[in-house]
Parts: sequence; C-alpha cells; structure tokens
Amino acid sequence: MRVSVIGCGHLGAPHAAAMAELGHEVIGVELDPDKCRALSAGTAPFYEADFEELLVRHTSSGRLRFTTDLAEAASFADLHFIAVGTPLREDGRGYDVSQVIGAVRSLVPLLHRPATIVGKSTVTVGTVARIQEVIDAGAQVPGVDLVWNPEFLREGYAVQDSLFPDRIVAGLTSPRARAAIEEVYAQILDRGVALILTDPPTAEVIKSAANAFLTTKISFINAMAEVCEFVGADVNTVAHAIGLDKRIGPGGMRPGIGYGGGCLPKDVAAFTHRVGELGAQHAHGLLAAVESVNAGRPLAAVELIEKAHGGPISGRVALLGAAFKAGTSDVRDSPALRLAVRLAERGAVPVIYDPEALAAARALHPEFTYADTAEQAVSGAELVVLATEWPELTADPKLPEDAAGLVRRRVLVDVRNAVEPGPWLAAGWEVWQLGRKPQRP
Ligand SMILES: NC(=O)c1ccc[n+]([C@@H]2O[C@H](COP(=O)([O-])OP(=O)(O)OC[C@H]3O[C@@H](n4cnc5c(N)ncnc54)[C@H](O)[C@@H]3O)[C@@H](O)[C@H]2O)c1
Ligand SMILES: O=c1ccn([C@@H]2O[C@H](COP(=O)(O)OP(=O)(O)O[C@H]3O[C@H](CO)[C@@H](O)[C@H](O)[C@H]3O)[C@@H](O)[C@H]2O)c(=O)[nH]1
Repeated sequence: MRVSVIGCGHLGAPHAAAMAELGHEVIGVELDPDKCRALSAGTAPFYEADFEELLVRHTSSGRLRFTTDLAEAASFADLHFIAVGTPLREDGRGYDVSQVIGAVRSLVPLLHRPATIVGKSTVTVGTVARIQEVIDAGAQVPGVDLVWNPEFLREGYAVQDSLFPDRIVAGLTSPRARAAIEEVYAQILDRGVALILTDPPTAEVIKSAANAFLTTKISFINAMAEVCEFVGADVNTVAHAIGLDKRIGPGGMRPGIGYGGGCLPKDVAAFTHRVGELGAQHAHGLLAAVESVNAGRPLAAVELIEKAHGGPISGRVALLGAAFKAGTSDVRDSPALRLAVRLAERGAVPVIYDPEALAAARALHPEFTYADTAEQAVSGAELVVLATEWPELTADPKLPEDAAGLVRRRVLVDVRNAVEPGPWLAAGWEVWQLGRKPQRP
C-alpha cells in the first residue's frame, strides 16, 4: 500500500519505518526541516532502539522517504496516518489539538481521490467527532474515510511495539475503512494479533483508559511505598508478591519517583479534565488521586535524599540519569530532571550524567552542570542519586568500586528502586531506596 505518516516525532518516525518494514511504500511528512533532513539522511533525531537500523534500511531501499510537503504526500498515498503532537494546553485544561485539526484541515482539500485518514495521535473522547466535521467541511471528493487507531507503543520499544503490538484498535464507521485497516496491518493480523473494531468514541476511551490504568498501577505501588516507610516494610517485596497473583500481574508496577515522559502525565491530566467536564465524578476522583500520588513523588525522593544525608545538601549531588526512563533520550516531563530542579531549589548542586539524554537535558536545563561519564559526575559528590534506571548504571559491576574512591561519602539514593544493593554494600556504600529500609555495609 502507499501510505503517508504525517508528523514524524517519537511516534510517527518509528511508525513510518515499521510500515516500510511491513512492505508498504511510505512517505513521512515532517514540518521541522532539520528533523526531516536528518530522517531523509537515515539519521535518527532521537535515541530509540532498532529505529536507526530500520530507517537506514528503508531510506536506502527507496521504500521510505520524508518530505515537508504535504501536497506530495496527498498525491502519493491512499492512507494517511496522523501522528502529530497533542500537548497539554497551557492552562492544563485538556489537550491542545490544534496540530491534529490543523494537519487534517490542510490535508483534506489536497485529496483528489478516495483515501483513508487514520488518526494515531492521542486525543480524549469527543475529538474524533470534531475531526469528522473538518473532513465533511473540506473534502473535495467522496470517499474520504476517518479511522481512529490509537497507538500503544512505549518509547524504547517503539519499533518492537509497532511491529508486534498486543492489539490493534480501530474506531470506524464504514466497511471501506475497515478494509483499509485490514490491508495496512495485514501482516500483523495474519499472526493472530487481535483487531478490536469499534466505534470512534470507544477507540478514544480505550486509549485514555489504558494510560489511566497504567498510571493507576504505578501510583498504587508508590502509595504502598509510602505505607511501607511508615511501618518499616519493603515495597519491592510487596510488589513482587502481589504481582504473582494473575489478576494483578507483575508488569508496570515498579515503585519509585513516579511516572513521567511525553505521554502518561499529559494523557492522565487531559483525561481527568475531560471526565470532570463530562460530570463523571467517580472517574474524576479516581484519576485525581492517581495524579496527586504522582505529584508527591519528587518530594518523597527529596525527603529520602535529605534523610540519607542527614539534612539539606549544599554541595554537589551526582544525578545518574536524566531521561524520563531508561532506553530513550527523551527528557519530556522527566522525573529525574524534576528532582534536579527540586534539589537545586533547596541549595544542592546537581551534576547530571545520562548515557543518551545529555544533549536533550542540556537544551532544556542549561543552568545545570553536566558530566560526560558517571565517574565524572560522582567525583567530589556528597551523595549519589540513581535517577533513571539505565542498566548500564544499575548493573555495571565496576561502578560501585570505581565510584567509591571518588565521592565524599558513600551514600547511594536509588529513587527508581532499580539497583541490586549487594555490590554497592560490598563496596562500602549505604543504599537508600523508596519504601525500603536503608541498607548499610
Ligand atoms: N511518544 C510515544 O511513545 C507515543 C505513544 C503513543 C501515542 N503517542 C501520541 O502520539 C502523538 C505524537 O507524539 P510524539 O511523542 O511523537 O510527539 P512529537 O512531538 O515527538 O512528534 C510530533 C511531530 O509532529 C510534527 N508536526 C506537527 N504538526 C505537523 C504537521 N501539520 N505536519 C507535519 N508534521 C507535523 C512535529 O514537528 C513533531 O516532529 C501524541 O498525540 C502522543 O500523545 C505518543
Ligand atoms: O512500573 C513502572 C513503569 C513505568 N514507570 C514510569 O512511568 C513512565 C512511563 O513509562 P512507560 O509506560 O514505559 O513509557 P512510555 O513510553 O511513556 O509509554 C506509555 O505512554 C505511551 C503514550 O501514550 C503509551 O503508548 C504506552 O503504552 C505507555 O506505556 C516512566 O517515567 C517510567 O519510569 C514507573 O515508574 N513504574
């Protein structure tokens, strides 16, 4: 099939490469000329496992190309994925959907034959009806269909999740749109992956509900971490034990500093606002509690750090990690950087290292000090904070020994509960984690 992907960011670019991998001829449309140039040259504008390999393969084969020109995509493709951003509005009252509405409004008059518009951006319930109105008002030809096909990929696994999704959801209203979705995802569906065909409002709610549930699980275990601190219990053991119950499951329940990133915080905030608008009081109360627990996590982390130090810190604090989670260079709404801001407000001097996200962190927070290696970051530090759970930091067998001789005091505060304390204790470190008793060598 000939497909376009409009908006080639963290979702759209890997999706475009995955569509090429599935055998389609793909054109990516990206407004940002620098990003478009990089993608055309086979260079990933951000770190994402397996993505650059796919990008190089398919830009070289000619099956994947990028343009800033929407008209070129409109005349080339029969199916158009919309993958532009839906940031939170400045006032926090729901999404700013202007990129989505704008992209569809520009695309529709350029279509001169029947086509399918497939929305992948995350929106709250009611938005697809607005987009349908834009199509109805602007279409020059009959047969321009709309499908809402929310995306569930995780950053760090974008390629894997695009090629091997758990399910595909399509909110649509016509047999022709259904045929287009079945054709574009044929290779995936042939493997038996579930296709949930439904109406557009249900597709919208499925996406919001999925992210709401993921955050509920995270906030739930973080609330249990708080309980564990009061009674001297161990939250990692609690998470492991309850996760063995098949009804609960172990996934997505790592305690720590809370959820961040370009999706979960804004998606839950927008959904909370929307359910409030709709008057769904119980849903509103539930989601507000999830957000409230998350908002409290950076302070819980600061309190743990100050407890471990014996009071506020005025010197250097090594912050290992800046990305919002391991496996990505994305620092949007990063809990690690939120923590850096809090520590700096209280007089500490954060010195930040991250294996992939240094450039993005520097661009967002030029006021902080950055280090090129973990060893450089810990040199002369009063205390070391593990702020992002990169395996190269949590499981580097040499780091505890190497860092031991460089710090002022051997105190590690792991706000992701990701470190196995053994090697650190053996190298003479105290290890502090949220919802766990401190461990001393
Ligand atoms: N990042 C994820 O893992 C993920 C996963 C699932 C869903 N989503 C959703 O997907 C959407 C995109 O998220 P993202 O993280 O990729 O955002 P992003 O900001 O990384 O990418 C959006 C891109 O769209 C481009 N753009 C905006 N308007 C355009 C237009 N009219 N034509 C062409 N390009 C245009 C921007 O320049 C930008 O590069 C959001 O709604 C998000 O909630 C993201
Ligand atoms: O047990 C966990 C799991 C995650 N997190 C944190 O939660 C945030 C989000 O993590 P994750 O869900 O892995 O990352 P995203 O790439 O943001 O993906 C989420 O957001 C996407 C955009 O909507 C969805 O498509 C995905 O299904 C959904 O997992 C990060 O800060 C993680 O550190 C935890 O604290 N504990």
